[in-house]
Amino acid sequence: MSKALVWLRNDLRLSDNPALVAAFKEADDVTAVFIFETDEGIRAPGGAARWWFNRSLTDLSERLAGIGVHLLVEKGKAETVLRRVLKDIGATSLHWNRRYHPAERALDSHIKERLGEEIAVESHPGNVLVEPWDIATGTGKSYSVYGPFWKNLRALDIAEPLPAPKGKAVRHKRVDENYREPKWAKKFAPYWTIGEIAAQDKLAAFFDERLTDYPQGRDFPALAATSHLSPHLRHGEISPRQIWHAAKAFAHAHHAQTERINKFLSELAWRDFNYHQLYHRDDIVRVAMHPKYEGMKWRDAPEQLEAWKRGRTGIPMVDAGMRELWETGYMENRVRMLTASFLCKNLLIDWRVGEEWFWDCLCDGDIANNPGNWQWVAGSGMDASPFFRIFNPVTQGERFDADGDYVRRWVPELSELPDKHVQQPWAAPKDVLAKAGVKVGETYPEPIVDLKETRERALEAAKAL
Ligand SMILES: Cc1cc2nc3c(=O)[nH]c(=O)nc-3n(C[C@H](O)[C@H](O)[C@H](O)COP(=O)(O)OP(=O)(O)OC[C@H]3O[C@@H](n4cnc5c(N)ncnc54)[C@H](O)[C@@H]3O)c2cc1C
Repeated sequence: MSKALVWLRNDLRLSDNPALVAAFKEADDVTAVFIFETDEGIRAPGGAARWWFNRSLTDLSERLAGIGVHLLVEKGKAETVLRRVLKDIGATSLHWNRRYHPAERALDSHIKERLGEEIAVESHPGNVLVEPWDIATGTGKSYSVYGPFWKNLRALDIAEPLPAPKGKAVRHKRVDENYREPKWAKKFAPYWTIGEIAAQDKLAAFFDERLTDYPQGRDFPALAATSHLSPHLRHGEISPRQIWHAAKAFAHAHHAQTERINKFLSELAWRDFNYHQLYHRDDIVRVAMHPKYEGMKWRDAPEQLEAWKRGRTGIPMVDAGMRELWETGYMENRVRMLTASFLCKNLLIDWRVGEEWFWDCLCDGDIANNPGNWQWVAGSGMDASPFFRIFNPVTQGERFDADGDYVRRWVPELSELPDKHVQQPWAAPKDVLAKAGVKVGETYPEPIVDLKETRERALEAAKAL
């Protein structure tokens, strides 16, 4: 009887899983393994993602058992674990879906070379729409501008998703759930339903219920008008190819929605653009894509950093976003932009510090999207927002949360303030504050910085580069 092992990483699904399909084609008996890797250079998932992984692996192990596959969840150095598992089960082949961070690629190549001397090792494309080397400019270079990348990508034939393999069910063995997750993540539970079926349901519900508002609504955080698929994508409970083809099919059946679907897909394509950068540049988690930004004189301001992390900056939109993140493991995109801008421009704290915090707190903390977007905000990314574009969180709030619903939801101590004052309580008349029960400096912090002055300081710092 031939036996194969599938090494799952960021692809916790049965459908459109090329590695799983290949293993089924080749072997009579398939086992899957997930490893919490301790190899040097491999970025360990953040706390929120570990919380998600534990639940997603439990769901997956049941689903895999339904098609005859046992899932093993291990911790250790990947090569050591793989060697042991391969030997224990007597497998003669190993399959995985590819990943793109430089350290991940180096480790995977090393393992392929070493284990390839003894068994068949095969990698597959499963985590992006187009692999980073399969899309290039007219002169054969990698893309540094999003517009032409999207123009090229949208015209490509994206491979059709693969159906889940079929097999005879085996008895489900519970996976060990004790992979360390932080206590603070437990409060995320009411906000999420985890797993492959939940991801597919969420996609369908998004098309039916929210797509119509998506192009405008996505900027208004109180509306929560986006798909919220990002944590599912991050863990591979759904593949980008599945989303792509489902969206195309929906547009085909509902012509009037075509433009909105295209807007949605153009956002999805930013994910591929970031993976393109992850593959083609130096480690984007650590290195500014535009080298001149390595010379930026960042400040060390631990108290201000702490205020930012805890949502105690005294700037309501920033605090609302940071508290939403802490409470749910998620933050709306516009608020991510303005909280990130506040950190690396108004506070002039290195974007890498903010990236780390998001990495730990976001259920969707993604190896390409998180640093890619932080670098976009900080001006050092490819096709980034220029450094001199400094979001003003007050005017952003007045524009995108005009009636203060978002602020009121996450900063309840301001909930009684009238709309007009909710974005800048420090400027509200005394009687208005008193009536709303707000004492600036007591019930809610004074702003930790002057937005205008710190804006000028940031511009000066950028000029010096
Ligand atoms: C500072 C900062 C950090 C971020 N960190 C992450 C992260 O760690 N993981 C992550 O998935 N996204 C990140 N984003 C991008 C974006 O905010 C989220 O993808 C989006 O808010 C997820 O919500 P959604 O699934 O409802 O998005 P939708 O609008 O429904 O979009 C669908 C999918 O498209 C992709 N997408 C949408 N916008 C972007 C974008 N700007 N860049 C890349 N892909 C995008 C995501 O995969 C998303 O799930 C970050 C943005 C900023 C400004």
